[in-house]
Amino acid sequence: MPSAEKKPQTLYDKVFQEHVVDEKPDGTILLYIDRHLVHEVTSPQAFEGLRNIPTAPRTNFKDVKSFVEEADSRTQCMTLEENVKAFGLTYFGLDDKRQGIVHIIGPEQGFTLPGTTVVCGDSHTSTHGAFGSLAFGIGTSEVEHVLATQTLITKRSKNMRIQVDGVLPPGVSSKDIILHVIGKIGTAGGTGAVIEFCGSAIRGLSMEARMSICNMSIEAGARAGMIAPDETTFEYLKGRPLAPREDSAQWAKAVKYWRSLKSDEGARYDSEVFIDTSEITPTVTWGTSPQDVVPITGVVPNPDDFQTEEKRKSARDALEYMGLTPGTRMQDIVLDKIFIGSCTNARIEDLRAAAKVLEGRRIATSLKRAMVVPGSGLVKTQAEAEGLDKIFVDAGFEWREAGCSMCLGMNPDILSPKERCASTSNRNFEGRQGAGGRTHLMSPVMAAAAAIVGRLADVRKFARANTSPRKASPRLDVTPEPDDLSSDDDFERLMDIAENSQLHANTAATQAVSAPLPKFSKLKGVVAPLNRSNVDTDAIIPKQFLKTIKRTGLGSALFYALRYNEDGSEKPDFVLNKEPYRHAKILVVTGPNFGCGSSREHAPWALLDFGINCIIAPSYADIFFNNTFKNGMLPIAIDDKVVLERIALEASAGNEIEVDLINQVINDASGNKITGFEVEEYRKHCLVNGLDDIGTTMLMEAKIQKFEAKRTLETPWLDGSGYLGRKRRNGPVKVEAVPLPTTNRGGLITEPLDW
Ligand SMILES: CC(C)[C@@](O)(CC(=O)O)C(=O)O
Ligand code: SF4
Repeated sequence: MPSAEKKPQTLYDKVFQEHVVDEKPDGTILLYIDRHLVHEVTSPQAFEGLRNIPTAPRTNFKDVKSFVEEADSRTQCMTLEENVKAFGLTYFGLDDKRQGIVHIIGPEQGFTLPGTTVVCGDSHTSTHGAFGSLAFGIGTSEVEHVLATQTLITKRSKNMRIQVDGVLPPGVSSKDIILHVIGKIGTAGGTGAVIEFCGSAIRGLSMEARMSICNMSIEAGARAGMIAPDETTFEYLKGRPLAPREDSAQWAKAVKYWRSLKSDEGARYDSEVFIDTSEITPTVTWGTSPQDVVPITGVVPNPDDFQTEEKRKSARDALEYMGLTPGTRMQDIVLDKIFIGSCTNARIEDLRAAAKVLEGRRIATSLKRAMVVPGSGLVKTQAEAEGLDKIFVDAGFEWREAGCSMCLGMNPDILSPKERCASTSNRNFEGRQGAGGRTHLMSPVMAAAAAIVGRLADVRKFARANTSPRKASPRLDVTPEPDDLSSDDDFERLMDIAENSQLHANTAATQAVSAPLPKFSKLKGVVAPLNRSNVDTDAIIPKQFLKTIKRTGLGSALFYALRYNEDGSEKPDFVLNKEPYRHAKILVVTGPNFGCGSSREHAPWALLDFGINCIIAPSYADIFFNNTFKNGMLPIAIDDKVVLERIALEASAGNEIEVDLINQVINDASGNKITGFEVEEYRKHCLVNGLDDIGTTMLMEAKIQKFEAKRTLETPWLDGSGYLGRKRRNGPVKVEAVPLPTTNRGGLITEPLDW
């Protein structure tokens, strides 16, 4: 609640400060995590790690033994199911109507609340910042850390403000705002920072539209995106199953607190960007990075027009991959497939907007496939109740079950090589939607317009009504349960439960022991040069290798698309296929922003399994940077071009170099110093001593419990005071679907969670 600090604070400062459990003199912070979402791709490996952590006997963990004995060969979905049952977590399985993409169902269920810290082993956790929560993606090792300790070790981020003022022009939606922003600041523009989106244009957006913006903060390189909660936020939260009940004392208390969650007058930002909506037009991407944007009225850019050689090279590579020629009108680019979906744009409002454009029209016969994939089962049900599915199907779209689908192509929904897709997703990386596939990112209405003509198209030519997002959010109506807590008496009951500590069994271990990492002090070896910028984690390890529930064995798939031909033979020109680089221990990357995109920790695991323990690059994406340390690897940031060139020269000559972490220097093979380098004190300490920080954090158990007790007193709604009554009585969570009643009031209806 009100912080002791007097100086003006940003929204981020406020939420962050409220969650500090411990702060070391070097700025290393133990941050309390309120909300943790888990899904099947990045988290099974973390549960696996948990098995190594001795746990004191407690109700929540009593099934661990049976869990440990389970076979390793289960599929990810089965593994997740077993894990959530064993650990007593709420689970929306495949047979549950509420199942869907975590970033859609979290807000939908009211799990995401203002002022909370929210994490998930998924980069688009930034979505939840639309509620004024501090929400960010983490790697699998950090998932394990949160599961074991309910905290994370982190540092303060920088504050960045992006103010968007004005009224949205016709045909322009929140997706265009965020694509425009990323085009302006670049995919590393937000690195190290939390972006606060503000201004009259943002205020005027619905929660769905705000979520689309915060969702793609990660594509701008930011740790998180945030929007101050306001009446639109509170209105959206009313009646959500996991939000405090509107008629409870806790709701009033919560709203009072939530209203304080805005940046103070005079708060300081490390960087600021001002945008007027009149500069934003319907926007599409032309290249293989979300920053490669152009107005739909524009043409494919000429690489020669870019300012630096590094950017010219990236643009040339991108155009070659995309099969595009400079000067081609964007509206002349012919498409094969259309995908409306993903955690960016698969909410009810997105589907309504796209359906409005498509109503009474047919998609181009030249298209091979067009599909709509709702973000959750509830979105699907709602859309069907409104007849949107019929509009899509009549137009020639496939109407699918909820999921990530062709955003990532881990299921059969993929692009074939050279196929071109208009997609409402968030990543146009090489191979993202299928090996060799070509992705153009855009808003749902732009994808709908493109479907009609079979080429990239300007939705303004098809406008029937204002397709920009409005302020209305669908309501979730919740039938009150007799068990619900709604009075202050009930609140007392809650406090009793909290005090006898059954509620907070999060800080599990009494013995702080966990698997040690190999110690890193000095590393001498061959260094492989990689001359690329914005190397994304999809490139480091593509989706088809994410189905493993293990952390090992990924080395042969490292840089798969760059390293192998379609028939599986090696590409002789790729550096890791040449001697002596087959035995490289170090990677030197000349371009910035290494490891951007997905949070998949499979990226460092693949590098490590190949034999690479150290990376040297001008800069890194935040999540990847964290992930490497958690695996005992050392990422070194050197943005001095001359020094980097020098290391790249040693690499090209096939010489070894020596990375001396203790003395923080890099030497050539003869021991002559090339450069010094920076590394955070705490991280160095962990690497040198081979410390896994879960063990370290567990030593703080008493402090974490004290923090939790205070938190329960000050923000009791976070413990579920609006719905807690069901929890104890019904025992462990059931995973069966709850049948959904339908409504004629145009609102989503769901049952309260079955605790
Ligand atoms: C792999 C998948 C679950 C992921 O959502 C992970 C991520 O973005 O962190 C992705 O889009 O790549
Ligand atoms: S796979 Fe796509 S839709 Fe799913 S969470 Fe990742 S970015 Fe979002």
